[in-house]
Amino acid sequence: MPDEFDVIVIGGGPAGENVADRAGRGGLTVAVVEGGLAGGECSYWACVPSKALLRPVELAAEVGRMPGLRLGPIDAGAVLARRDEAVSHYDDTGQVRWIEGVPATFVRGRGSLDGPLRVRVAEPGGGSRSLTARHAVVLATGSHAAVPPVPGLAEAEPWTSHEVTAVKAVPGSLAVIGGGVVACEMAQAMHGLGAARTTMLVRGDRLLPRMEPFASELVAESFAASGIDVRTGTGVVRVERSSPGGPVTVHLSSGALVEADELLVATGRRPAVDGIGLESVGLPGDRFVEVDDSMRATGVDGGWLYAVGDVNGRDLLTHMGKYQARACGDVIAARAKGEPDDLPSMRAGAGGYGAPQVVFTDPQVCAVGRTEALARADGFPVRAVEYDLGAVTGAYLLGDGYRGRAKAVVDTERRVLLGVTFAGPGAAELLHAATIAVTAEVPLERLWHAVPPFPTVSEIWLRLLEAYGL
Ligand SMILES: Cc1cc2nc3c(=O)[nH]c(=O)nc-3n(C[C@H](O)[C@H](O)[C@H](O)COP(=O)(O)OP(=O)(O)OC[C@H]3O[C@@H](n4cnc5c(N)ncnc54)[C@H](O)[C@@H]3O)c2cc1C
Ligand SMILES: NC(=O)c1ccc[n+]([C@@H]2O[C@H](COP(=O)([O-])OP(=O)(O)OC[C@H]3O[C@@H](n4cnc5c(N)ncnc54)[C@H](O)[C@@H]3O)[C@@H](O)[C@H]2O)c1
Repeated sequence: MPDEFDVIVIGGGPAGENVADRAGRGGLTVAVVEGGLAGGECSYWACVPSKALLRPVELAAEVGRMPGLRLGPIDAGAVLARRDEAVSHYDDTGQVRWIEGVPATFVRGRGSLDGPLRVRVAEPGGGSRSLTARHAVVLATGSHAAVPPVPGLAEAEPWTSHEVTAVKAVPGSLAVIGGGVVACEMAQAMHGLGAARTTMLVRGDRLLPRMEPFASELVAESFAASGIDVRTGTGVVRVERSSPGGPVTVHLSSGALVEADELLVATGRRPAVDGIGLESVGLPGDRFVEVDDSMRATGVDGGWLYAVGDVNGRDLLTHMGKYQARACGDVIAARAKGEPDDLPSMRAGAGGYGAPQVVFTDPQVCAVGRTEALARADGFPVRAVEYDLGAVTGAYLLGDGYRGRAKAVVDTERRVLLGVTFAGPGAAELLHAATIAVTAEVPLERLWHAVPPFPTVSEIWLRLLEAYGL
């Protein structure tokens, strides 16, 4: 195996894989250094297993809304077995084959920067080797769960996203610290699969604080109706697990106690930068790696270092990391060949609009662009309109008691959408139309001619435009 490549990518998650793909298409030789499993967190401990665990819970809720259908209890064992299949039984052979098919060279081991354009790889067997990049090194090392410094918390061995997505036996009771995306998705999955007593300890005043308030309310309503105990305005002051494998006691700011078989911490992420040698190239070693829109790290002499995906802290989402990676791979290839490096596809600026995101709870919450509050804070001239999603015929036909809502945030001067949010069962597939409308800045008068078929939930588009006055 050669020791010199045009490009070396550290981290073979979705972002790293896509850099390799695009740089390889650009005619460059690429090495991908991966210390864990090729495919990254997303494939084994994040997106894929979490959705495999949520889907049966969502489906059961849908069946419950349809008169004439009745579902027995969910067989959690069968769901976990399917999750294991979805994560390829934690075997990355297929992903390694994909990387090698790019073609790129797969190097198993932990990579660290060792000065400009040099990467040291600590191999699993204990050996190490040095690789040199002719043109670029790309950091794609992802992120880890952040565990806050609450007394006793680390010692109580809480679950993070890693353990909950890889759960072997669903606990009878679960306490969850956090009210963000991981907390909501995994609380609902575990509760639906058998964690009868699931308690969410939310520091803020609502779930999903980055979403429109109505979406938080709908999710909270659904959680309450299913029996999940959501406690907002609740701080955690101390945690203890007196015997290994025994229950965890969580001491709350109110003085109350919550006891549970397991405790999940879902309070955000920190960049995976420990030991990757950022200091050797003059960068701080304790924070997200700052990049420009071509994903080039700022403040590195010679401009040979790039960072894509979670590690740059821009938008911690797989699709956004892959989007950044496509731009990054293309721009590296162009710069290596002395070709124009400023084509629009070589700048990953879409996050600036507000990245599209789906929260896969029941109801689903999906949003793109700015919330009304953010649009106002950013100084846009704003008018927002809302509509009851359940009042659309297509939604009514999906089941009894369909509860949902949609909101469009409009720039009143340019008459384009700044943001759109849908909350409702199965709303996820509505989002891409909104992403196109927001990203392409389609004027409302043009959107009027995008006629939604009857009877689909997409008729919400017509209702929102009518609510605006068209
Ligand atoms: C529970 C959960 C559910 C999620 N669900 C979704 C979802 O539904 N949709 C969505 O878009 N996003 C979701 N996300 C976010 C998504 O998982 C991340 O945005 C995505 O995985 C980031 O991709 P990445 O390639 O940057 O990093 P990762 O997927 O973390 O991959 C990084 C890779 O780098 C490797 N690595 C790290 N350091 C080194 C080193 N020094 N040397 C060699 N290799 C190294 C790691 O082993 C890993 O394989 C979810 C996250 C969580 C926690
Ligand atoms: N479906 C999806 O797209 C999906 C699913 C899961 C995760 N993700 C991504 O992964 C990332 C991480 O998700 P997450 O839920 O861990 O983070 P998050 O930022 O969405 O939520 C973190 C929550 O923890 C709370 N919190 C922070 N510090 C705390 C503390 N010390 N004590 C108590 N509460 C505290 C915050 O107020 C917030 O409610 C997100 O950026 C998310 O976009 C995406």
